Amino acid sequence: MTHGSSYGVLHDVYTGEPAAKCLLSFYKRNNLTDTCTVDVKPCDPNEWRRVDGTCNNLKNPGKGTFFGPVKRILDAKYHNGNEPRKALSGNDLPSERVTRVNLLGTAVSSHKLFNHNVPGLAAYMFTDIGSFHDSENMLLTTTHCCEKEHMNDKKCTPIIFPDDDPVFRYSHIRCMNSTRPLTYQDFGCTRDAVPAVIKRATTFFDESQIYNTYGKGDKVVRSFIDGKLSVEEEDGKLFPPNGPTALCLNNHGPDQTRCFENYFNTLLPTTLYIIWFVRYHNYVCDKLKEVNPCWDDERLFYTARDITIAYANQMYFSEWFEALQGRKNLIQAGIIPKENGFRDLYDENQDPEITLEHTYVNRFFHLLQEEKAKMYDKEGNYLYDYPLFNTTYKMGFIAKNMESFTKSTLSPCHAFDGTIAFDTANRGLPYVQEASDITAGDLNKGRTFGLPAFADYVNYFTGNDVTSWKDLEPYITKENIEKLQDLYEDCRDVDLMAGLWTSKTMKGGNIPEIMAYILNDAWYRTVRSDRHWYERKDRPHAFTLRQLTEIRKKATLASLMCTVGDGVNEIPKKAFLKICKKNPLVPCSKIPKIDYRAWADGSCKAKKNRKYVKKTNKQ
Ligand code: HEM
Ligand SMILES: [Ca+2]
Repeated sequence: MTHGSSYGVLHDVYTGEPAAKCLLSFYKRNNLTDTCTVDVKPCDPNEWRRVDGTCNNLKNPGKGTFFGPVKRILDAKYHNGNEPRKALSGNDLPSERVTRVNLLGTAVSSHKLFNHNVPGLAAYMFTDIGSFHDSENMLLTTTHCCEKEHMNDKKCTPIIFPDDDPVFRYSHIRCMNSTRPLTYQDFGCTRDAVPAVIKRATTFFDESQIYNTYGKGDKVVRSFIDGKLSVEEEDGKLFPPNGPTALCLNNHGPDQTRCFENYFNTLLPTTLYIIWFVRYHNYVCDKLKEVNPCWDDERLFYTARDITIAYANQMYFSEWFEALQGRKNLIQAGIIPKENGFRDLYDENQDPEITLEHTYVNRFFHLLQEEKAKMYDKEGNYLYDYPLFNTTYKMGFIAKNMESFTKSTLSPCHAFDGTIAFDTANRGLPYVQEASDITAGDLNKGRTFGLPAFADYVNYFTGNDVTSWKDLEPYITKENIEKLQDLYEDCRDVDLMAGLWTSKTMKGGNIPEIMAYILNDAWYRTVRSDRHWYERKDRPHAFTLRQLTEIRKKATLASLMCTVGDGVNEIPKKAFLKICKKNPLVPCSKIPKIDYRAWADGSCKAKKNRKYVKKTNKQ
């Protein structure tokens, strides 16, 4: 089995290297071949991006794949093998729930700039590169971690609430279910000593959450007609199809039937973006077909997919990043180009990779999660507030109220001000978990991932040593340092997430500085290791300059929502920011849309003429 043969080469999914004979027979004996290997079919350097991530790097075609591992920016810090680290003194770190309660109170609070789309797009985009499936494990498989006889199970990391808990003291609840992260070691795919957290998504920002959500390939989502993805109509609206294996734990009653077979069925924002991008892919197919009527299904599908991926990345890394970090900072960090032309940072010696820390710090957006969605009637009149957390795993209800939920994304999200929504803190997963403090879970996960302390990341990114509490002052306010001192014995003990929660916002931006470093680090890794990155001139099926310029200038959230959002007739131009005098609602007619005439390639005309020539020759 070598490259160039008609068969693929089985690669070890964990190392990304071709699997040696003895390893293959080990996997075969233990029935692990399907789980721990990936079949890399011979690469063609000129082919389109593959949905399973193989053949992106031609030197290492098995790296970056759907079930390939994540990197750690910093080496893991565990205690006694794989147990959560201790304080430097050897004592336990402070309890997760107590730490959360002391650092983040609960309050109603509106962000002064951002609307729901900021945490919303974050939730959608992180699933493109890292999805560790912890909730799934906790809700469906390892459900018993709060039962006395199971609390110390290896798989369990329950979070204990103290007797004087401000909320649960009035109830019998003293424990929150939580599970240890799933690792390649659990699956039998490696014997490495350091736990390696699983990733079920391709490493690249390639919209794998649309085209290959469960690693089943694109065949299950394609209609094979005019390049389009399969959709179903419900009440005159288009949705990804239902299916027999789809699970929506909170769909109730005969009218809540929508549940996607081949996409995630989890949160409200993820659901909206899935629907919007599936519809957008099909919209692009229509537009391409208009200008190139002879293109077949295959060409339409791959071109529309390439454009949809570029659209999402342009929106995320330019518009969304800008809201978070400010334009000046982004240009300085090299994320946004100064000029509009092509850009090529690809390095074939850079292994395809994304970091564990990148997915992890995305949990910071739990702070910005609002707990109410504003509901409207068909005429757009405000009716009432719906408890937003009730929409989780309830795609049937979301589908019935698309106009309201779409519009609700434009209202302010929760502020980053030392508080969180009550539901984030206490009823994170209504109807499926008795009690859930999502943020305490975030602290817990950082520890069970073996992440080093906040101070270690400060040192890594800035070169500054943190040896005294004073050394944290450039990042954290004095008032918050005092709160941390009440909880942690040493400044070098503070958890990464606790450091982010208490951070100041960066100069010129709206998120913690250390968070920006971690997001930007992921951007560099992705762009350097993705041969198909959309800004490259020298890649298979590259955009022309005119096409790239259309994307750079017009791939905005406002344009997306105006094109495929339900009942969207007006929108603020900066659709991640709340509506205000400077960012008023404007009619959709004022929002530029990509001009797909830029993709007209004359091939169909030529074909027609050729036919004509043939005919005339015959005559
Ligand atoms: C109603 C809104 C939300 C709910 C109920 C929710 C709930 C949860 C839960 C229960 C977990 C798993 C906790 C664990 O086992 O450790 C989780 C993980 C996570 N959440 Fe959220 N979340 C919400 C919104 C968001 C948003 C807006 C973001 C934005 C980025 C986000 C990012 C994440 C990330 C990155 C993880 C880790 C995923 C993983 O490790 O696979 N969440 N969330
Ligand atoms: Ca991906």
